[in-house]
This record gives sequence, structure tokens and C-alpha cells, in this order.
Amino acid sequence: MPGDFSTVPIVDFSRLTDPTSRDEELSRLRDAIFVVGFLYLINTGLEDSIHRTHKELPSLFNLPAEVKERCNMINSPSFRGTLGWGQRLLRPRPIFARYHVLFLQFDFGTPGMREWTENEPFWKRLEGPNQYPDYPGAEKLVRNYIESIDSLAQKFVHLVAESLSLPPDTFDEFKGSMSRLKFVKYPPAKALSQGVGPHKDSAGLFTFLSQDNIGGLQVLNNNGEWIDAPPLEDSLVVNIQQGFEAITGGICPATTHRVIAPTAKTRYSIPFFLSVRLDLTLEKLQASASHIKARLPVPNTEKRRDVDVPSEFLSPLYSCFGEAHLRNRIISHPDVGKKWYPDLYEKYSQQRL
Ligand SMILES: O=C(O)CCC(=O)C(=O)O
Ligand SMILES: [Fe+2]
Repeated sequence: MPGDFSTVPIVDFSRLTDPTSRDEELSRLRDAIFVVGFLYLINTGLEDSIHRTHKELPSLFNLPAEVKERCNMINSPSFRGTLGWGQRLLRPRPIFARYHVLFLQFDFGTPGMREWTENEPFWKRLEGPNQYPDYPGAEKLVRNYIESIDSLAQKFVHLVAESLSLPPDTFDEFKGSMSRLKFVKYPPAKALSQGVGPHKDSAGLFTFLSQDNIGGLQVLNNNGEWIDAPPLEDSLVVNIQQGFEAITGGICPATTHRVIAPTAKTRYSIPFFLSVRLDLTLEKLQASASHIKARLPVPNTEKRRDVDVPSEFLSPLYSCFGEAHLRNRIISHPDVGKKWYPDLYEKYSQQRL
């Protein structure tokens, strides 16, 4: 297909902030957003923070089973905590194909969220406190990482708006209060095993992924070919999520990707998912999307990618994105869903998007 991609482009964050190189780099950013939906972001200034965090991952994952069990996601109505240990390890989860569990993870949110109270909307319970493992400095590590990457993400979103000829603050009103951070471990598996199956990131605006030097991440192009996104030292792999796709009226679609499990060594990765506000209703989203779409420089057809899977943002079944997202969590983690939301589990497990 013309205008298709065979590599993941590199965008230099420091050039985006330097007046002498800014326009040229903004145009690379625009192409990456329109044509690929994936890019490597380099020279972000987060290199030390990323190294420090990666260094701790083997020890965190090697904590005794009972320590990890104490912060199991099953304890959390906000779906925070550890996942993949004990009996669930390596057992496929048929309901949600991407979660053929060949990985283990810690799942955190932006710190400082208070407990939900009954006078708040039920979906607001997604935004709850973290469960930190009993490991020296774990909370500080997570706090510092989220703080620095969230600040980079805000700047990045402004630059994306500018690259699309929109005012820098165009997307600010969509930002949620709790973003999500995962520490993920992929133990070695049989050749060509699926680490994470093909999927689009659904719940937010952009993902900022730090991967180690093992490899395995792949991105689907328009021809249906899997393009490697090999490790690039000190970079963050940034990709569009379905939230941004919905806000741009489908002009900037999310891109399908997957992770092939490693065979000889262990892969570690740290994805950060920049959130969308939970109270966003479909009406508000559609009104904003048409406003934004009208102002976007529409890419020529050669650069146009198609939106190919339904997005939970756009389902009329749900009162707002918070409810759609809660449904996604309940279906993806049925054990947690059944425990905290038994009625909703019954209702949502019957529905199709
Ligand atoms: O672990 C990775 O490298 C990517 C994981 C991923 O795609 C996801 O969690 O959405
Ligand atoms: Fe993903």
C-alpha cells in the first residue's frame, strides 16, 4: 500500500524543543502520527529515571510469592496490583485474546487517588489507591517514574497538537486524573509463543513504553505485515491509543501491536498509559471530535490509515467512558470483576461492543 511503513520512525524530543530544529521535527512527528501511529521518542531527558527503574525490576519480580500475593489485584476494586502469579500463570484467558498470560505484571496508577465513596458514580471506583509491594523504595520508585513520565507526556501531547496545526492545549480537556503504569516480565517461552496477542491500546491517549534490550515488540502495517520495533537504547516507544483515535474522529487511528515472548532470556518492559477523563460522554466526545476533525489538516489518502476495530469509547451502550472502561476491566479480569462488581459482571459479560 502506498504510504505504508516498514520501520518505526524516530522522533527527537530535544529537537522538538529547540527553535532551530523544531519545525522540521514537528513535521516528522506529524508523519509518524498520520502514517504509523508508533514512534521512538529519543533524547527525552528521562534516561536516568528509566535506567534506575529497570534496574529494580528483577528484584521486584523475584520477591517471595507471599509478598507479591499480598498485593494481588484481586484485593483492588480499582484493578491495581500484581497479576499472573500462582495458578493463573501461563493459563490462557479465552475471553480477551490479548491476555494469553505469558507475562507477569505489577499494575499501578497515578499516586494520590483516594478511596471511592458511595455518593460518587460507580465507574469512579476505577481511580483508586495503589498496592505497593513490601520492597524498600518501591513506592518512591513508582511515584518518581510516574511523575517524570507524566510531565513528558503532557509536553508530548502539546507538541502533537502543534504538529497537527492545532493550538497546543487542544487535547488538555480530555486528560484523565489517573494514568496507569505497568512493570511487565516475560519469562522465556517456547519459540514463537505469544507474549501479548495483537491488540490496540484502548484506555487512553498515548502509551509511552520503555522496553529492555531483548526485543519482541511488533507493529502491524496496512499490508498486514508485522514490523519489528526492536530495542533502541534510551528511547521510549510511543503509540496512539483508541482514546486519541476517538478524539480525532478516526483521523489518527490507534495501531495494532503485539509482543512475541522471548525464548532464551527474560524480557522486561514498562508501559505508561496516559489516561482519558472518565466522565467523558459520547455526545461530548462526538461534538469535540467533529470540531477537531474540521480543523485538522486532513492527510492525503496515501497517508490515511483505517479504523478497523470497534472502540469502547464509541459504544452507545455506556453512559460515559468511565463505564466503558470499567466494563473493559471487568471482562479482562473476570476474577476481580466478579468479586467487586458481581452484578455488572453478569450484565457486561452478555454484551457485545
Ligand atoms: O510489554 C510490552 O512491551 C508491550 C505491552 C503492551 O503492548 C501493552 O501492555 O499494552
Ligand atoms: Fe499495548
